[in-house]
Amino acid sequence: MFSTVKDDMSIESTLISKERKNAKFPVEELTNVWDGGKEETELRRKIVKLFEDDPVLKSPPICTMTREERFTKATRKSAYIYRNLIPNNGLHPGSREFEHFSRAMPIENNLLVHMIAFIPCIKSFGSQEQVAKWLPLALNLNIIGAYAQTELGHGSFLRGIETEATFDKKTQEFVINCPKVSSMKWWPGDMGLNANHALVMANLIIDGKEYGMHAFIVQIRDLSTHMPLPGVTVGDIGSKMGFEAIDNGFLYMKNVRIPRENLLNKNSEVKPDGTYVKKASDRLMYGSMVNLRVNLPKSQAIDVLAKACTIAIRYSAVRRQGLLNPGGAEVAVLDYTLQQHKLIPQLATVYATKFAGEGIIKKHQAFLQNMAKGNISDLAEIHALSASFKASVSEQCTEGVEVCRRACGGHGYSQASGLPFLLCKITPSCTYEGENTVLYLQTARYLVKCASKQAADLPESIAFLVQPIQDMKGSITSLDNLIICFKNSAALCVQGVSKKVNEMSNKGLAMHEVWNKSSVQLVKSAKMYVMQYIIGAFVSFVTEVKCSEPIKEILQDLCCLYGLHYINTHSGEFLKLGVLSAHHCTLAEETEIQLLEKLRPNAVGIVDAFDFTDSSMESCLGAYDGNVYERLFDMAKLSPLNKEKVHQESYRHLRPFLLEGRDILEGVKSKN
Ligand SMILES: CC/C=C\C/C=C\C/C=C\C/C=C\CCCCC(=O)SCCNC(=O)CCNC(=O)[C@H](O)C(C)(C)COP(=O)(O)OP(=O)(O)OC[C@H]1O[C@@H](n2cnc3c(N)ncnc32)[C@H](O)[C@@H]1OP(=O)(O)O
Ligand SMILES: Cc1cc2nc3c(=O)[nH]c(=O)nc-3n(C[C@H](O)[C@H](O)[C@H](O)COP(=O)(O)OP(=O)(O)OC[C@H]3O[C@@H](n4cnc5c(N)ncnc54)[C@H](O)[C@@H]3O)c2cc1C
Repeated sequence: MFSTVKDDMSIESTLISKERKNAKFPVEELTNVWDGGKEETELRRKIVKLFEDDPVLKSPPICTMTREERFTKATRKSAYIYRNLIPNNGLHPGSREFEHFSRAMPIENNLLVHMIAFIPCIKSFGSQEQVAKWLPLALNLNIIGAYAQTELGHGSFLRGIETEATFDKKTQEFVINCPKVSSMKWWPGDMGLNANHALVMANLIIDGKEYGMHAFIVQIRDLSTHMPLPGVTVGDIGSKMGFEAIDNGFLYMKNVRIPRENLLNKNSEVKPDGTYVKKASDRLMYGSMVNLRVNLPKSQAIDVLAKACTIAIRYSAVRRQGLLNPGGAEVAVLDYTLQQHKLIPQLATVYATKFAGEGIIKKHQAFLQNMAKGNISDLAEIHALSASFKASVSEQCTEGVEVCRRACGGHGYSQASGLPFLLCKITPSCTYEGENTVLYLQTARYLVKCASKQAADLPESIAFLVQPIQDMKGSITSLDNLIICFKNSAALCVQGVSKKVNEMSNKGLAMHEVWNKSSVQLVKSAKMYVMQYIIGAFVSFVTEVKCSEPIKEILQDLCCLYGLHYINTHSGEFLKLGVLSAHHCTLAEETEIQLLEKLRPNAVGIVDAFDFTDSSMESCLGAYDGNVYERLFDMAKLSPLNKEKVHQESYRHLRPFLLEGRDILEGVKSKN
C-alpha cells in the first residue's frame, strides 16, 4: 500500500560502521568476558540460533498485535519450547545450556512462573514422595501451576494472608477457603487462563488453632475440559502496564477440598490424627523467594538495561542533531558530554550489577549446600543480601531504562523503539518478588541487629560495620579508595541509625514506633550497604579477571565510573556522613567527566559486546545496521491502523464536517 523510500547507502549505517572501526578494543573478547568464557559465548549463540531459526517461534512484531494475540502466541510458543524444543535438543533444567535460555527465549513468553516458581517450590517444600509424584507431571506440562501467594488485600505482609486451609480429620482433607473478597488470590502469573493447579499459600488451621502460612497444591481446573473445578472462580485480572502476554490471575476458592497429602510436607506435616509436626525452621517457608531474588535479577533487570543501553547508544551514535563547532557538520548526539553523562553510567551499572550478582549466586549455592547438610546458619545473611540486592538492582535498572528511553527523544516514546516495552517489563520488578521498600527494611533489620555485636561474632562480609573507619590514602578515584569510601559510608549509616533506634527505645518509645520513625534512615542504610557490596564485588572481578590490557582498562574505567557516578548523584549523603570533603566531590565530578570522554569512542563496541540479536530487541533504533529511519518507516507501515488507505470508521465520524469544508472551499456554500 505504501511506496518504498530507501537511501542507497544510509548515512546512519555509514556512521555506525565508523564507530565500530574506531573502537579501541577487541569486541569479541569482551563478549567472552561477559559470558564467562569463549566456550560459553559459543554455547549461548548456538542456543539463541536454535530458537531464532525455529519457524514455530516466529511471529509479527509485538507492537502490531493485540493483547489477545500476544497472549495466544506466547502460550503457543512457550508450550512448544518447554515440551518440544528443550527436551528434543537434550537441554535440561540444571544443565549449562539452561543458563542461556533467558537470552534465547522469544521476546514474549509465558509459563515462566510455572518454571521458576511452581516447580522449584515443589522441589524445596515437597517430601521425596511428593517430588516424585508432582515434578515429572510439572516438567512435562501435564500439570501447569501458578505460585499463588499474594491476595487482593495482602502482598507484602505475609502474616496477614487470609486464605485458610482447615484440616478435616474425618475425610483426611484440607478445606480451602477465601473468607472475604480481600482474601482472593490476585496477581499470580500464568494463573488466570493457563494453570490447572496452583501452589496456594494459606494459613493452616487444625482444630481451630492457626499454624501460619503453608504451601498446598490445589487443582483448580479439570484436566480434560480445562473448566474451573467446583468451588473455584478463576480468571485474568485484566490489562496491566506491561506483561501483556501473561495471564496474571485471580483465584477465589470456596470449600475446595484437597487430600491431606497435598500439603507440601518436607518442613512440616499434619498427621492423620491432626498432630502438627514441625521438621524445620519456619523461615525456610520464605526460601523460594530468596531463590528468585538471587537468580532472577540478571534476566529480569540487568539484561533489560543492557538492551536499553544497546538501543540508546547505537541510536545516539547515528542521530545527528545540532552543532558542536559553529560552521561545522551536525554531530551525533553521543558527542554531547551531557548525552554521555546520561548513557555511559548506565553501561557501568549493567557491568557492576552483573558481576556482583554472580557473587551472590555463588554465595547462595554455598548456602544451599550447607542447608542440605542441615546447616542454615547463613540464612539471615543471604536473606539480607539478596533482599537489598534485588531491590537495588531493580531500582537502578528501572531508572536506567527510563534514562535510555528519554535519551532517544521523541522516538524513544514510540513502541517501535522497543524502549516502552522494556520499561513496562522492568518497572514491576521493583514490586514483585518483594516490594523494594519492604525488602530494604528487611535488610536494615538484620544490619541493625549486627551493629550491636562484636566483629568476631559477625560473618566476614558484615564485620566492617562495627570495625574502625578506614583512612583513604591517595586519590578518591582509585578503586581501593572507592571501596573504603562506600564501606565507611555504609558503616556510618548503620551505626547512625542504630544509635537513633537505641536512643528512642531507651526513652521508652515502643519498638514499632521507633522503627517507623527511623525507617527513612533504615532504608538509606540498606541502600548504602548493598552499594558497598556491589562496588566491592565489581572491583574484585575487575582485579581478578584474566583478559587483555585494553579490556581490563575498559572494565576498570566502568568500575570507577560506577562508583563516581553514584557519589556525584548522592554527594550530599557522603558530605553529611563526613566521608568525603567538598574537594573530594569536585575531583569525583571532574574525573567522571574525563572517564565519559575516554569511554565515548568505545561505547558502540561495548554495547555490541552484549551481543543481542536484532530479533531479541525488536527495536528500530537499536538494530545492528543503524538504519533507524528506514526501519521506523517500515514499522509504521505495519501499523494495523494503516491496513486501508482510508480508515472507514474515522472517516464515518468526520465525513459531514469534511464535506462542509469541501463546499466552503469550493465556494458552493458561504462560511455562515
Ligand atoms: C529484579 C528481579 C528480581 C527477581 C525477579 C523474580 C522473578 C521474576 C521472574 C519473572 C517475572 C515474572 C513474574 C514475576 C513473578 C513474581 C512472583 C511474586 O511476586 S511471588 C510473591 C512475592 N512476595 C513477596 O516477596 C512478599 C514479600 N514479603 C515478605 O517477604 C515477608 O512477608 C516479610 C516482608 C519478610 C515480612 O514477613 P513477616 O512479618 O512474617 O516477617 P518478619 O518481618 O516478622 O520476619 C520474620 C523473620 O524471618 C526473616 N525473614 C523474612 N523473610 C525471609 C526470607 N525470605 N528468608 C529468610 N528469612 C526471612 C526476617 O528477617 C525475620 O528474622 P528475625 O529478624 O526475626 O531474625
Ligand atoms: C507483574 C507482577 C507479577 C506478580 N506475580 C505474582 C505471582 O506470580 N505470585 C504472587 O503471589 N504474587 C505476584 N505478584 C504480587 C507481588 O508479589 C506483590 O504485588 C508484591 O509483593 C507487593 O505487595 P503489595 O502489592 O501488597 O504491595 P503493598 O505492600 O500494599 O505496597 C504498597 C505500598 O506500601 C508500602 N509498604 C508496605 N509495607 C510497608 C512497610 N512495612 N513499611 C513501609 N512501607 C510499606 C510499599 O513500600 C508500597 O509503597 C505480582 C505482582 C506484579 C506487579
